[in-house]
Amino acid sequence: MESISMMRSPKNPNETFLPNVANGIKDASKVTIGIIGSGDFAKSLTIRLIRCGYHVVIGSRNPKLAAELFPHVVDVTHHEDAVAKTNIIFVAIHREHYASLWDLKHLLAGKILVDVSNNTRVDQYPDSNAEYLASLFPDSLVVKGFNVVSAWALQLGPKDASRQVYICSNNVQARHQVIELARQLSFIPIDFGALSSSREIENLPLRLFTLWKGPVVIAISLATFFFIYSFVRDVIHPYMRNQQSDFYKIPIEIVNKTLPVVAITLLSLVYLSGLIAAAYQLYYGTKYRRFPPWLDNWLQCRKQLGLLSFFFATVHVAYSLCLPMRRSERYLFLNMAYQQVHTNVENSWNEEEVWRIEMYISFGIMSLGLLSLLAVTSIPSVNSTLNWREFSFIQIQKNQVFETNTEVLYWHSLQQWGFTELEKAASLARTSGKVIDSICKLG
Ligand SMILES: NC(=O)C1=CN([C@@H]2O[C@H](COP(=O)(O)OP(=O)(O)OC[C@H]3O[C@@H](n4cnc5c(N)ncnc54)[C@H](OP(=O)(O)O)[C@@H]3O)[C@@H](O)[C@H]2O)C=CC1
Ligand SMILES: [Cu+2]
Repeated sequence: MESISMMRSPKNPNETFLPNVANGIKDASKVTIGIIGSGDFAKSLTIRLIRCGYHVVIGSRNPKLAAELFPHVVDVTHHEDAVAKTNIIFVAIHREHYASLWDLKHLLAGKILVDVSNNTRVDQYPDSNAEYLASLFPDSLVVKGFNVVSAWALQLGPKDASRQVYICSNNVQARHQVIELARQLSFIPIDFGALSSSREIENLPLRLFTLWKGPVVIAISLATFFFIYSFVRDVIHPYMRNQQSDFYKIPIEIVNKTLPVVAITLLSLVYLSGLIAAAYQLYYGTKYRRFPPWLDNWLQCRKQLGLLSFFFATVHVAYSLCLPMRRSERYLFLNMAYQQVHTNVENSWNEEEVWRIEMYISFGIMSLGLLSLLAVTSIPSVNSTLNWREFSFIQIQKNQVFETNTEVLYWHSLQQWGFTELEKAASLARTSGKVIDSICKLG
């Protein structure tokens, strides 16, 4: 096995370690990568490296035991031996054990140490793990990276998991070497600059749908509120007043009344944030003033609000399509027919009602179509196929589409509720929104 250990140890930290073909790892089969630790991450990374043609040497406290866990082509040895054989070393142990490598300090001098560690909490320590490693080994070139990929994703290969890895280091050469290595392993490396970014990189895997939290909470709160409201209005109230039992309405009718209102409210929230931002800029007479944090956060999660609105609208369509399937609907229909015969009405056609319902349904379908258009253009792969001009065109048109969409969906959902008061209030709100909007356009 020809390994990099045959190469002299670099004295100058700016020297390139890998068989350098113009700043890159071109012939992986000649390169040995070291890994300290024999845990899950080390195992998965080894498999990925071997598949890409690298030689791997593992440094373990107990090489005999660890060797059983690795393919036979892998060199599993003591820490000192492993470190001596390579110039790029992945430190695949937890932060608490970094200090145990202290004795290797002289061997690690001038070598690239890749810190892959994660924490269990955001900003768990005053310094990032990578900065801590760099403070322990000031003569080594510490690079942060690969912490956002799980051991599981490493093993699966590039097809099924996220491919982006964030890399930073104070040493430009070392950073570029690791970036090139990431590329060779079929990842998409993203250069995060100096090691001070490592804190941000370490916090990335701990973020759980940050932008989704607010919109989801809003959606759930709205859904709960409107569900309870229509439950009281359409089930409890008739029951208390006329002892009429309409509890059968709970699973479909009440839910289906809640869905479009939540959809329209979420969509209005998307639009409203832009209006408030414009009003804010008008008020201060400048666009260079920072928005307050709450507005900034609101603007940032517009896409999530829009997508949730799309979700509620789609589910509403599915529910609506199922309405005529219900047994209750059939009974009501038959009863109505009987009543009609009873009262001797030959034709109960109501022109106005017919038109109203036709229009409402048409509006509903149209608004869903518009919403899907917005949802599709928000997909990154679709967005990235657009050039700058197309992108800005869509951005401008999007506002118009949002406006039309909100309007259309609004009328459609009103049909579900029949609120006259709400209608008045909302039309007032929309008028004032339009006034602000036209002032903005003038500005
Ligand atoms: N697992 C994952 O999905 C991911 C893990 N990471 C990071 O990779 C690193 C390793 O994680 P993982 O492989 O899951 O952890 P494991 O607990 O599976 O393995 C850690 C390894 O550290 C070594 N070790 C344990 N105790 C000590 C000690 N006292 N002194 C020195 N070495 C010790 C052991 O190797 P040996 O016995 O051979 O010395 C052990 O195999 C962590 O920093 C983690 O945050 C990052 C992204 C994803
Ligand atoms: Cu509807």
